[in-house]
Amino acid sequence: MDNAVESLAGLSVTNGWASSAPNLQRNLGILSSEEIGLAMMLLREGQKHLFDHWPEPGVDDKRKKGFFDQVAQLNANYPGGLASYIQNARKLLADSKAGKNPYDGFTPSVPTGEVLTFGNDNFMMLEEAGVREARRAAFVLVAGGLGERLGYKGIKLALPSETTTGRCFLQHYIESILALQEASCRLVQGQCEAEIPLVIMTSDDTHESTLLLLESNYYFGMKTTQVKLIKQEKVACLTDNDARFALDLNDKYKIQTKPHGHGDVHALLYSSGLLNSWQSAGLKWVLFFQDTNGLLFKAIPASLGVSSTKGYHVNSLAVPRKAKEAMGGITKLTHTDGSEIVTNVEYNQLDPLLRATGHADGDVNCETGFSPFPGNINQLILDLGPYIKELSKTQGAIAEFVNPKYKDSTKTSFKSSTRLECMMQDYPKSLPPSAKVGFSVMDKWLAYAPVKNKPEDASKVPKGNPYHSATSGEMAIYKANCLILRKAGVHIADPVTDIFNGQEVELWPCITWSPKWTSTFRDVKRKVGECCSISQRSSMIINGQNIFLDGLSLDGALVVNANDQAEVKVTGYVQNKGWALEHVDYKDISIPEETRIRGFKVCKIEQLEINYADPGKFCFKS
Ligand SMILES: O=c1ccn([C@@H]2O[C@H](COP(=O)(O)OP(=O)(O)O[C@H]3O[C@H](CO)[C@H](O)[C@H](O)[C@H]3O)[C@@H](O)[C@H]2O)c(=O)[nH]1
Repeated sequence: MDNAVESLAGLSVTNGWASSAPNLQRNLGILSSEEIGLAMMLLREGQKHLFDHWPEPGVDDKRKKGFFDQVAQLNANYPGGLASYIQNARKLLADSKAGKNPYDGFTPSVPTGEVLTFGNDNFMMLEEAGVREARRAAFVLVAGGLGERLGYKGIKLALPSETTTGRCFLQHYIESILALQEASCRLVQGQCEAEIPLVIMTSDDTHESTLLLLESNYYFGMKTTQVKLIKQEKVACLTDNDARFALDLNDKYKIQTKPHGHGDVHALLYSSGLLNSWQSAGLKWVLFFQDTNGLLFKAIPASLGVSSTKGYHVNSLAVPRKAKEAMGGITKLTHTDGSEIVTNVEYNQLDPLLRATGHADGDVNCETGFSPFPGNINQLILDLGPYIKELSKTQGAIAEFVNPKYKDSTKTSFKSSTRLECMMQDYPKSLPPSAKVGFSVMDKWLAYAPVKNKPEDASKVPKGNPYHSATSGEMAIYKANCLILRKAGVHIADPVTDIFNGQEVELWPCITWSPKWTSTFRDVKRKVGECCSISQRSSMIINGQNIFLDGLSLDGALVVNANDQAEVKVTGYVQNKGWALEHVDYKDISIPEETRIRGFKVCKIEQLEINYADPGKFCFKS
């Protein structure tokens, strides 16, 4: 209650300040001094309509108090309080009504960044540098989004990233962080007891389910003390250009609220005190990532290596972007005053910005078949020191925007209430020109395959553009694993194409491995020997740290499970009926939702499964 609440000193509640809201005025006697302070602020900020329906004292008094509880919470959750929120909203709504371009005065151009080529010497050098640094990193997963475009009923973190093992996104992320932690400690000489912290930003929509998922799976092997959940709160909805708050349609003592966006993560990290505690513990890097990208950890070691070797304060991961693809473009913006920034321009703003600055065709592909602007995958790596310095100035407040859907061209009323929003990737926008801001571009097959779109929408994506569906997200994992093994010398048959839920995809052998098998390409090369081959209809799960493939020829399904102390060499010819993908329709509600949204289920017809539960050195020859 320290901001935006009027001091009552010298003010009498009978002096008429509430006369513009007679129904509130009649109820002043039931309110505490704190509540009166909030009421004054609301009237001063043009919100008297909130009290128009208030009955006489004695009627609904509890609910009136409840109203102020919510106002107090909304006030405390926004940097500068509700008065700042309303003032910011009025300004942004006026700009929006006037059709003001948020990038007025800026000319966009294509920036240059680090372009990485998977598997070459530079890539492997960067991966090693990144793994070395990982023990000084903290990971922050933003997972407060409802995932409306996917339409899945549960939280997205609980969705299987792929169905051969059923490993869900959260399990995959946690195991990948633990694998990096171990690999990092192995690289440095002497004692290393690093425990990489993981923070998960949740919201009311995802908090309970995320906690339940963690608790019912023993935090997927992570220490409970390593994981922290921070919950973002929603912000007040606005009904008109004067930023008057919307009341909840079902409860007139409640202000309608909606999510404020992933940009909240900065303010929450700042206010949680975690950043300072990480700094005191000697950490150097903060890595932000999103809820459904099964490939991401293949790109993390090398990109952290870029941050450390280049000394970047901010490093955004990017992949080649198809024009109009729903990912922001990394853009160099040059102001008329000569200043420059390299930042994300969100996908809905890139096209108008380009058109307004002399590119008549807007957001289109160039001769490479891709947009010239690299696509932001919202994986940011920040240097903790400069990050804390910047946040102590801003308290983590991030530039906001508003996106009202107007009823008509007069732009005076909205189709439904709107609110201010903010994005985590806008953090660099407020940095001084001296900040070292860069980005790293990787192959899309290696780094980016999110699960965002429901089948019916994915099937309508223009040919050649990515589906970003549960189907494509899973297929991308098999493809990436195959391409990595190919690069390491394994002979892998070409994929076939198939159609699931109306989406044509490449079907590669279904190969997966637990994150502890390998964190880097050098490690893959070390674990894959001569003359291995895998046929197109094959599936393979490698589940263990010290499993080596040497002279293996696979035509069917193979599962290898080995304890960390078991060193297992797998060789010889394995052939069986294997596993098949059976088509299912997303409309068939007799099938579990997480299966039908990908359009297939795995039928495990026949497989060879070998298990090593004891320590020792083993060779399996089929
Ligand atoms: O209030 C929110 C909204 C979203 N999220 C989380 O933020 C992440 C991203 O949300 P969306 O998937 O809805 O994001 P968009 O697809 O709209 O876009 C974002 O991700 C894209 C890449 O996936 C591009 O990088 C784009 O520039 C960036 O804004 C998810 O993990 C989501 O759970 C929150 O934590 N809180």
